[in-house]
Amino acid sequence: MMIACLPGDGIGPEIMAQALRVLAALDLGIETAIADVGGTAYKKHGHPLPPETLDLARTSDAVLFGAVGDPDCDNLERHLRPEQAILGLRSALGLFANLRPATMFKGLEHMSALKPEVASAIDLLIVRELNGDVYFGEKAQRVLEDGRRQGFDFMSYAEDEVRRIAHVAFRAAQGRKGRLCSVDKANVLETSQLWRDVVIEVAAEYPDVELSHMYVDNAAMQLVRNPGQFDVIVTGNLFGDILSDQASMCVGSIGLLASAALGERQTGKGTFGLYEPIHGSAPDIAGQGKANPMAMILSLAMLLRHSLGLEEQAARVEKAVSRALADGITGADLGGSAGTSEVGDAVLERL
Ligand SMILES: NC(=O)c1ccc[n+]([C@@H]2O[C@H](COP(=O)([O-])OP(=O)(O)OC[C@H]3O[C@@H](n4cnc5c(N)ncnc54)[C@H](O)[C@@H]3O)[C@@H](O)[C@H]2O)c1
Ligand SMILES: CC(C)[C@H](C(=O)O)[C@@H](O)C(=O)O
Ligand SMILES: [Mg+2]
Repeated sequence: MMIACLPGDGIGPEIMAQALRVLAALDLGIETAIADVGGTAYKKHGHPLPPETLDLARTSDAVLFGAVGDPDCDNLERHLRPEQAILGLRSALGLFANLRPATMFKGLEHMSALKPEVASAIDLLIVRELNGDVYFGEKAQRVLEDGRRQGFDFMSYAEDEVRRIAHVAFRAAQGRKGRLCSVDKANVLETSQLWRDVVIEVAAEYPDVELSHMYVDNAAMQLVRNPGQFDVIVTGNLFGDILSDQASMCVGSIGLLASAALGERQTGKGTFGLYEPIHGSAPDIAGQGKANPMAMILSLAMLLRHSLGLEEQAARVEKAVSRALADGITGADLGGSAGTSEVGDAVLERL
C-alpha cells in the first residue's frame, strides 16, 4: 500500500506533518511518498500540478492532500494558480463524490456559532458533486460591443453526472438515518431543475430512503436554524463548497472538517480517493504553528476507512481526536492555546 502525500502551501505542510506522525504511530507498514503541489510546485517546477505529482497520485492507493493557495500567485494566469492543482487532481482522477461530514464533538458545543442545544444535534453528511457544475464549464472574460467588460462561467450538469452522485448519496443515507435532502436552486436554474428531476428518478430505486428537496438559500438558513434536521445533504459543486464551510462553524471550527473525494476505481481494499481538510492554506496564520491539524488527521481516518478498508484503525484515530477535544485540548480556532504540534501530541497520546 502506498499513500501519496501532497502537503501544498501555507499551513498544508504544518498539518500534514501531524497526520504523518499519527500514521507512523499506527505502525501499519504503509509506504508514503511526498510530492510538491500548488504554489510550492509552481515556484519550483513552473506548474502547480507537475506531471510527476499527478503520476504519483495516479499510481498510489490513496492521496493525502494538505491545502493549496498562495497570495503570491493570485495574479498568475488562471491555469497556473495553485487552486488549479486540486481541481486538476479531482478531475484527472475522476473523483466526483465528495463526502464532507460535520458532527458535533462532545464538549465543543459552547464553541459552535449556534446555541449549544441547537448545535448538539448536528450529525450530518454533505455529499458534494465534485467534477461538474460552474467549476468546470467554459469561462472567459470578453469585451462587449459597447466596450463593457463581461465575465462568464458556464454552469451545467449532464444527467449521468447527477445520477452517479445521487446513487452515492442514497447509499450513504441507507447507511445512516435514511434521510436525504437534495439542495438546489430549481426555482431559478435549469441546471437545478434537471438535478431535481434526476434525483427524483433515482429515488425510485431507494424506497427505504426519505427524500426531500430544499432551495439552497433556505438550506443555508436551516443549517443555522435547525441543523439537526439534516442527515445526508446532496448538492452540486458550488453549493456544496459554500454549505460545507458554513457547516464547519456550526460545529465550532473549519479546522475540524475532513473530506473524502472518491471515484469509481477500486484499490482492492476499498475505493481510491483523495483526502483533505475542507479548509484552505490559511495564509493569515501560516508559519505560526497555530493551525488546527484535526481536520487533516480526521481526513487520514477517512482514508484508512474508504481506501484501505481499515475501519478499526480509522475509528481509533477518530476516537483519539474526540478524546483530545473532550479533554479540552484546543488551539486558537476553538478558544484554546494549544499549538499545531501540541494538538498532534495530544492525539498521539490518546491513540
Ligand atoms: N482545498 C484547498 O486546498 C483549499 C480550500 C479552500 C481554500 N483554498 C485556498 O486557500 C487560500 C486561503 O483561502 P481562504 O482564506 O479563503 O480560506 P481558508 O480556509 O484558508 O481560511 C479561512 C479562515 O479560516 C482559518 N483556518 C483555516 N484552516 C484553519 C485551521 N486548520 N486551523 C485554524 N484556522 C484555520 C484561516 O486562518 C482563515 O482565517 C486561497 O488561496 C484559497 O483559494 C484552498
Ligand atoms: C480551492 C477551491 C478550488 C476548493 C473548491 O472550491 O472546491 C476549496 O474551496 C474546497 O472547498 O476544497
Ligand atoms: Mg471550499
